[in-house]
Amino acid sequence: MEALDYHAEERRKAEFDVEEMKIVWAGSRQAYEISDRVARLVASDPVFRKDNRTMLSRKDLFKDTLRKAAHAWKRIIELRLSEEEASKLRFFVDQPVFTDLHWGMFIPAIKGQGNEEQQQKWLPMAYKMQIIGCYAQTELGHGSNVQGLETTATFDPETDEFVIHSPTLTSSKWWPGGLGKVSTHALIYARLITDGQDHGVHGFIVQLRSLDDHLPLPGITVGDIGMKFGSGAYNSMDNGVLRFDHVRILRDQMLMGVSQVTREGKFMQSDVPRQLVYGTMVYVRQKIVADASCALSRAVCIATRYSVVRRQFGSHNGGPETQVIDYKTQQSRLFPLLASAYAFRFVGEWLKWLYTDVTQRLQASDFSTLPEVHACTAGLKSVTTSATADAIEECRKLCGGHGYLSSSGLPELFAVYVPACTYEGDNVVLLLQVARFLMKTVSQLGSGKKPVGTIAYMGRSEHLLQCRCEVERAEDWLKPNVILEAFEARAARMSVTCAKNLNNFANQEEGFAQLATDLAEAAVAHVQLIIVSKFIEKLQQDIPGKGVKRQLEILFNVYALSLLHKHLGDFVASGCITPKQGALANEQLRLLYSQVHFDNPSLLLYMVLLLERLLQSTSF
Ligand SMILES: CCCCC/C=C\C/C=C\C/C=C\C/C=C\C/C=C\CCC(=O)SCCNC(=O)CCNC(=O)[C@H](O)C(C)(C)COP(=O)(O)OP(=O)(O)OC[C@H]1O[C@@H](n2cnc3c(N)ncnc32)[C@H](O)[C@@H]1OP(=O)(O)O
Ligand SMILES: Cc1cc2nc3c(=O)[nH]c(=O)nc-3n(C[C@H](O)[C@H](O)[C@H](O)COP(=O)(O)OP(=O)(O)OC[C@H]3O[C@@H](n4cnc5c(N)ncnc54)[C@H](O)[C@@H]3O)c2cc1C
Repeated sequence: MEALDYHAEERRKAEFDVEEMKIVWAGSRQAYEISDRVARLVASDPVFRKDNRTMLSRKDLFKDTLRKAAHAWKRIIELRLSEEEASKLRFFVDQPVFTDLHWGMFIPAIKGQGNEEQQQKWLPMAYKMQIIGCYAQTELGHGSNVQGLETTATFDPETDEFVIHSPTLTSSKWWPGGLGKVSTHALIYARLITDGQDHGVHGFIVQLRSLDDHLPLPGITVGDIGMKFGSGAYNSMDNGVLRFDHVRILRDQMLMGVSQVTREGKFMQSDVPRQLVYGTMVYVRQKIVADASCALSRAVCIATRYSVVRRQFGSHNGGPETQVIDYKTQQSRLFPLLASAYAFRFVGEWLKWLYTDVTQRLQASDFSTLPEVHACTAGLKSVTTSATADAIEECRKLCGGHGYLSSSGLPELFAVYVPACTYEGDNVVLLLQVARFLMKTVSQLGSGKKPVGTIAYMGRSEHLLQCRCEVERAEDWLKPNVILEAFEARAARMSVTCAKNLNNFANQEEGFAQLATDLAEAAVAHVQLIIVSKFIEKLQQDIPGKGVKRQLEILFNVYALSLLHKHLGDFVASGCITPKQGALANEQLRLLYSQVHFDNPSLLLYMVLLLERLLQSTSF
């Protein structure tokens, strides 16, 4: 049976309401309709074609990208697209492009760190793209260590200006997207110096190029940093290098929402946490989590279609060979990735709510949830991007030789996606930030301060440190409360063990350095618990549509039990479960794989087809 006939056949046999499943994936009916409408718009517009990308030279690829960005902007204006529709259109254009950083970081930074006057001055020009900005924080010598940045912004009270300067080679700004060729302005993060005193890193809006002839302004040396990983891919982005030679800007070009410098040169730190200067990174990290589910779903879509169509071995009496999807090894590699796409989708929805909530709290000077938001955005960005990058590579391998063809779409998807493990925060560095939050929470347990939110379980650590999972049969692993308690016990025990071991060192810093690997693993356990718990919360909601909730329950169990299987050592070493219970979890997982495939062939195929349908314009 031809692949398309097979799909049509499967469509007829759907065990669940496919239309309602599309709404679940999109997050709401409105979100689905916008996504579907914009996907069709992009897919039907020849200017947005992408099948030639990997054959273009860097120069032609960049010209192609400029053309697409200009056309996208033209269509947004012509069709009067809403901000959500415009964001979707830029997403479906599906090519890293300089405007990503303009919309994704430059504008959010002004909104988050600029005062009212600065927002009124700069945002209208930015929204009309009369200026194009980039986010220039990373330097040749420092990326992770923001407090190590060397670019200086020295206040000159004589002229009421800041002098922006690159004092060393390593202070050269290095990596900012959009910087190499296109941006007219940059949000520069530099050391604020007034009257000889260093006040740490702050944000400054600096014009780089003339709005008349686009040439670099005096004192500005700027260019592209060259080819990056893979052909096509991220090479459509002009990541750049930038050096300043005593460039003067007005005092009001320092973003003054978090701290200020008066006309007299006095530094004023508002009564807000200095970390609000990092707010744009927090914003993008939460968006990256939702982006992970999209990238992962595309890879799974390709690998599943291949697995359903590809036949290899197993022919009897001249009959058809076996579909590779029928092999248990193919299922055990593929189905957890399908389940992860949904898990990341749902935790991304929740993280967007958490971020919106903290933004509203900050407006009321309520900073109480800032530490948790930092830990959640850092941890979820780290765990979901690492898992997604690994998954895209796994999907390539699941497609045999064909997975290595550009035309499969997987090589470029991998090449565009993998820097997500580095940008917006190296994934290990971010896990250590989560670990810092965990250790601080454990250290406060005795103080009577009750942990809340995603770390509330730590308040039940006495129970969790000694509980035993109530699993005697494989099907006991289908109970969400059993799974949740196992993941809570693992996370609590790993954190408490780290906290106890830290006490064996002369000081916290030395202990943290020596135990960094254990701490990072405890952070992963905490973040995976968040993903599992948010999937459970999603299933507790009212989910309309015949059979939809049932299918999602199967995917939840596949996700949670495949994670438990992968990290069985943690669970058994921390005493949460016995080896026998671990074996029962594996047995249940095998049964679930059959359910995903044989009892509900439509589940698998329809998950894939619906994902593909939603991302139709992005198929290669
Ligand atoms: C394809 C391109 C698309 C472009 C994107 C567009 C839109 C997004 C749409 C979709 C997203 C999808 C894809 C693409 C997204 C982006 C890709 C493009 C470009 C990437 C751009 C960049 O990479 S920008 C540069 C990113 N750089 C970093 O992330 C640097 C990482 N380092 C840090 O954040 C910090 O140095 C640190 C946190 C590691 C350490 O900071 P430090 O000041 O030293 O603090 P500590 O001493 O460690 O801790 C002190 C204290 O502060 C707390 N804290 C730290 N950070 C925060 C925070 N952010 N918020 C709140 N609190 C924070 C920390 O917990 C400590 O607290 P305690 O003292 O209580 O323990
Ligand atoms: C495609 C791409 C686009 C980018 N776009 C931008 C942009 O638009 N604007 C911008 O400002 N930046 C941008 N960046 C830069 C990016 O944000 C940094 O590369 C990132 O923050 C990592 O910092 P780094 O390169 O200094 O890595 P490093 O911190 O040097 O990491 C190197 C290694 O050291 C390890 N390490 C570092 N510190 C520690 C520690 N304390 N403990 C344990 N291990 C540690 C890391 O885990 C890693 O294994 C981009 C980068 C890429 C790849």
